[in-house]
Amino acid sequence: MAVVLPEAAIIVAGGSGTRMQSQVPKQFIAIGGQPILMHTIRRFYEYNPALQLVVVLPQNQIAKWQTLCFTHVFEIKHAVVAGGITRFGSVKNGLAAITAPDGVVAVHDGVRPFVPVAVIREAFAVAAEKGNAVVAVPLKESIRQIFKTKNKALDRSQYQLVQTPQCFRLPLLRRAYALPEEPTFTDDASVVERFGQKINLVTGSYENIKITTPEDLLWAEVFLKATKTKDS
Ligand SMILES: Nc1ccn([C@@H]2O[C@H](COP(=O)(O)OP(=O)(O)OP(=O)(O)O)[C@@H](O)[C@H]2O)c(=O)n1
Ligand SMILES: C[C@](O)(CO)[C@H](O)COP(=O)(O)O
Repeated sequence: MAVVLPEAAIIVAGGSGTRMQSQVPKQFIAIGGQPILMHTIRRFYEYNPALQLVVVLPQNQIAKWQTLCFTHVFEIKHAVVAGGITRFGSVKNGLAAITAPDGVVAVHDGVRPFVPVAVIREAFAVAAEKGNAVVAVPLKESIRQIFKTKNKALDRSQYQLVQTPQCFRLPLLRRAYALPEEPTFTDDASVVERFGQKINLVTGSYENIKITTPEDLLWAEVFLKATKTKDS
């Protein structure tokens, strides 16, 4: 009989959202009437209501988040921990809040609210089997390498765009995050790869955008409306 591993998710929302240039912290901006972060958390709850959820926020936003949860009657159970200066620091703090000795943990950007549940499911399943699973999509546009004064076309079939969730067996992620931080650590896959593990890619989704700049919000509103119409 297959052993069912405990599952957890660290939703990182501890960034400063500088590219969004908004007064309201990016993760709290409402789309479809609710903060982005609530949409994101709901996707993971839909995947597995028993999942241990850890949300990472800047220390000075935690009280505001608690108020938002009260106002929006947001009742999905989750722990909240304070973030670090970098994403690496935030993930590390989130990881420290997970007490299970083993299991599978997903790390997901709080500002990717449209991750399909099927993608979450596939990432957890592959990580349970192989130790890690990182969601990525093929490039839809041409790419060029930039040099000081020149640039040249690259073969885009050799590249993929990396998304989250990025899922790992807990002991592996804990050992990888004990490494000293490096500037090249832009995500969890880069940390685990530095630790010496081969990364397994699973197919992501073009819907799974990271809300980063103001026009992403327009897309998000349209996407939510379109999916609501489809469902009703
Ligand atoms: N110190 C940090 C930096 C980033 N993140 C999180 O990592 C995810 C991806 O980062 P990004 O979208 O780039 O967010 P910001 O760092 O907030 O944005 P920017 O780079 O524009 O300032 C986000 O959910 C962000 O909140 C985090 O938890 N802690
Ligand atoms: C983790 C990530 O979303 C994968 O694409 C990405 O690396 C975050 O990068 P950012 O520079 O913090 O936006």
